Amino acid sequence: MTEAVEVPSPPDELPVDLGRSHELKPHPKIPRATKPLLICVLDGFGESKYQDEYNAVHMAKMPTMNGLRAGAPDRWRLIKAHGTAVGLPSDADMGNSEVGHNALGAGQIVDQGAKCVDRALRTGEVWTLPGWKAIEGAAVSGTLHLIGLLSDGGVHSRYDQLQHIVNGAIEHGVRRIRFHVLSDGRDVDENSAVAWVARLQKDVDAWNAEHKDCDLRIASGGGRMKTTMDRYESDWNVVKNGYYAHVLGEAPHTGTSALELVRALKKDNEVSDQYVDPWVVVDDAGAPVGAVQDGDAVVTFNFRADRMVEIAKALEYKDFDAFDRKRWPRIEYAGIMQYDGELKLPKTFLVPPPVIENASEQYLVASGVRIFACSESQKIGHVTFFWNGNRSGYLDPKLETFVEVKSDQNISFDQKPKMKAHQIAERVKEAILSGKYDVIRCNFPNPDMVGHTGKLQACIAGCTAADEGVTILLDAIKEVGGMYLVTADHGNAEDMVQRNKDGSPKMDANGKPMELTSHTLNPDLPKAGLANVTATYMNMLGFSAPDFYEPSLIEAE
Ligand SMILES: O=C(O)[C@@H](CO)OP(=O)(O)O
Ligand SMILES: [Mn+2]
Ligand SMILES: [Mn+2]
Repeated sequence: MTEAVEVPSPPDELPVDLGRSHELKPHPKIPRATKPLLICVLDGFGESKYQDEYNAVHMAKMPTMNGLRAGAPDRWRLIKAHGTAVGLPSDADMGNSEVGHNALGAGQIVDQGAKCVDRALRTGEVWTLPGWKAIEGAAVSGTLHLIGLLSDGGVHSRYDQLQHIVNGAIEHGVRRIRFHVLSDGRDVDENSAVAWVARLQKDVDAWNAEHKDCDLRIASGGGRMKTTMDRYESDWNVVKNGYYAHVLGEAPHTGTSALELVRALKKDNEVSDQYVDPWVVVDDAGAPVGAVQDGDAVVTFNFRADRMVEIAKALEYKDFDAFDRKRWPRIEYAGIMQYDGELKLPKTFLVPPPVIENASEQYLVASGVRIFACSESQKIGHVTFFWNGNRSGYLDPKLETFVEVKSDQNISFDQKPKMKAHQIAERVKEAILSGKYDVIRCNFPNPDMVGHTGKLQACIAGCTAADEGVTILLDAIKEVGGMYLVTADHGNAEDMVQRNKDGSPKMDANGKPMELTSHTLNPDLPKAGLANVTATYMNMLGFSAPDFYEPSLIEAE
């Protein structure tokens, strides 16, 4: 039996008073649904013009999805899931789960964290805001520690933003900076960690040379899937590894040069950047060069929330028992953003996060709609936290039920590409058949999570498992006479190879195709995007959507 747990609602939390203003009006033509509506997200499932052997969606056995595509082409819509259509700075930005699920849940295009941080840094406003003012004293008198993902992937962080932060901090009197950098390999080339650390080291040397009284050093790091960036409490050991390396200065690998350490750990590219072990830079006497001390300032510079919430708790919460911190220094800590609006975590943040108001859930619960949401640990927050505008918990525990199926821990998902697709499907099927819910939403992580490993065969198996999950759910929804809407949050699995300009696969020195681990941004219809899906499901339920929502994809005769 796989463990599945209902997400508890905090005992002392009263339902939010939603007032009457969120009650939806009936649709003039579509009757109020009396049977459940299934909203199913295939995470990382996209379409590509390359219908070749590197397209896992094309290669996988997906009879149900293919049947939907072929059987009702008028209802199969390609919509935008990247760039400005989901509130990202430019159309060169690939989509991701946060912005995708925010759009699906909120029905509006909201400027996303990356854009807010860009603006605050470009205008210099960030240095005038309360967040910086709160930590400035400690940053100037102690050490400023910068913790985050080192790449230009733009999903969680961006290197140019890190450069701006350092330049601004030096201008504002900071003299000692320590970098704690996580290697990516998921949103960028999976073997680029050495190049990224080399690039940072070059900049660090230049900063030190330009400002003679400055002392900047790279202090610790590790691959993001092993160090610091866990999410939804899938595996606290990952955060423990990070806390020990960044804060305590303890890690399985130590050495006097960050670049040499990463070079050694990446020897022959046997391990993807995502899974590099944690490491710490030490001085000649073996002492860490950047452990966090009382009186220091810490900034986590990832703007995206899900993978920062746990480390933020470890840094900020006095009462904390997820692992033994051994030492909890008294510091001034700020996130570049606030990561959880409900928990107000962290208390201090440099840039105010996008406020996503009037999410669909607010309207639905105010209209008495009973909601069930489910995924496995890796993605449960996508259909709850992101869906509801980065708010954890329930809006109305009487009407909402969230169920988490526990994910496997400590593995790379190419080893078990089916993940928990069947367990999710069984649990969701039960909810459909129970008659207890009006809206049932779920997320199958396979095309995305296995897609990120870059392993084509595994990704094909993952897509097949997701399709089997959808099959179970559509059978159940047909059994009760309900409706369904199957969508995705961005692409990934449909392109598993890096390509040359002419579309041919890029080969490495040994003639092997170069894996593509990242999300994709395949072009689609000019207008509609993920935010248009929200009004669509409100209409399907028989409601008119709020007039400021992006328009529905369906029209009633
Ligand atoms: O794993 C993640 O954090 C991102 C990629 O960086 O993927 P997704 O947006 O699909 O969650
Ligand atoms: Mn996703
Ligand atoms: Mn992903």
